[in-house]
Amino acid sequence: MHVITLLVAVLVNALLMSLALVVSVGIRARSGLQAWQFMLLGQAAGFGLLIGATLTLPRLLATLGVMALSASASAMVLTACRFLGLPVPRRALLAAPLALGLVHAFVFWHQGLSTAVTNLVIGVQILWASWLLLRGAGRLRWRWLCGVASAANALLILGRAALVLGWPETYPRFIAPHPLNFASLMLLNASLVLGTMGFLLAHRDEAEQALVRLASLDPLTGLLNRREWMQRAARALGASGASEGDTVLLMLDLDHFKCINDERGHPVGDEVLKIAGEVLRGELRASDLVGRYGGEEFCLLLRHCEPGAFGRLDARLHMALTKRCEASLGFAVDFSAGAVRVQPGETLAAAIKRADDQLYRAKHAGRGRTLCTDGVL
Ligand SMILES: Nc1nc2c(ncn2[C@@H]2O[C@H](COP(=O)(O)OP(=O)(O)OP(=O)(O)O)[C@@H](O)[C@H]2O)c(=O)[nH]1
Repeated sequence: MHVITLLVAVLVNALLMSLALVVSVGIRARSGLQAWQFMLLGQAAGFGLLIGATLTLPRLLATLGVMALSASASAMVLTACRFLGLPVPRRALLAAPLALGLVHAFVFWHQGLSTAVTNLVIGVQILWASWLLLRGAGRLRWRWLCGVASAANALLILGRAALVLGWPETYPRFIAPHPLNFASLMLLNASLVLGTMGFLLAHRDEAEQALVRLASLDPLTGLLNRREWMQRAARALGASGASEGDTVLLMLDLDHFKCINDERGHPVGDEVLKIAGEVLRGELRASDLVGRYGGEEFCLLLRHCEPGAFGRLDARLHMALTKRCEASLGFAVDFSAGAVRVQPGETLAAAIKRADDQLYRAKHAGRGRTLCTDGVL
């Protein structure tokens, strides 16, 4: 078989997959899949230029070709960073193809050296992407799929560099019918297909997580929405919390919130709600459940909450909300709350009803306070 035929097959494959990505998922700017699409187009452009270099302007086209392949390897690292939420090392990603282009143009007429440098740089770039993907991959199928495919690809490319450097007489040219060239191009083709499948899986996982977030979180405060909080709280009480008698349920309502909206505007009211969400998230433990019950009312299920601890937490919440609102908005906001210790065997609805009664009393007692049933403090 002719190596050029394989090169054309890889090129066409990369172009078709790139087109299929646009048609099937559309490409959002700055998404991981968009970076992967750049990587596919880079492969196609790189191989197209390398084929062109066998026909005319060898130095120029081959140099542009290896730059495109290196840029494509940078796009592979970028894809990994985007899907994994890692910071993007922009400078290194840009520097690699530019530096490779310069060196390649300089040593072009030295066949062995130009092949070695090209394969070393691109091999290391792809190895970098696979390391990012495989590091801590855990049970994520897509990371294994993409990571193993690119690692195998990188090792073959680095193998070619080692061969050229160590045993130059055994390796003729990139387009010569050498077993390593066939193996590496076939593996590259497989890794492009597997990578595309893997990143499509990642994209689907991302979309699924976004849906779960949308269905369970309150968009304004980022806290659990009422439905999700009720489900999790009921599950927590059913599991153990209530039977141990150390779970406190707190219903909390911001004071005079209607006045804030009326006098300062709805956006300021929204800001107050966001600050309240941040305060609650910041002051509570990870094991506590915090939700936005509705409007300006919040619900908290505090696990393993000893009597002394609740008093201190409540004081911290009042203080933190007041201070944060004063610092950010220039006026203080306080809340009224009702707290009950959930009784063994008590349902969530019954506990909420009792806490709401306490909250009602707190509002009527002058607001800005937390009233509790016996045993909470
Ligand atoms: N800005 C904003 N306001 C909201 C939101 N949800 C509910 N509200 C407003 O919250 C206000 C609640 O008013 P009330 O129930 O009278 O409560 P309040 O003014 O805090 O009075 P007290 O609770 O008795 O102190 C209403 O004006 C709602 O329109 C929201 O998401 N953003």
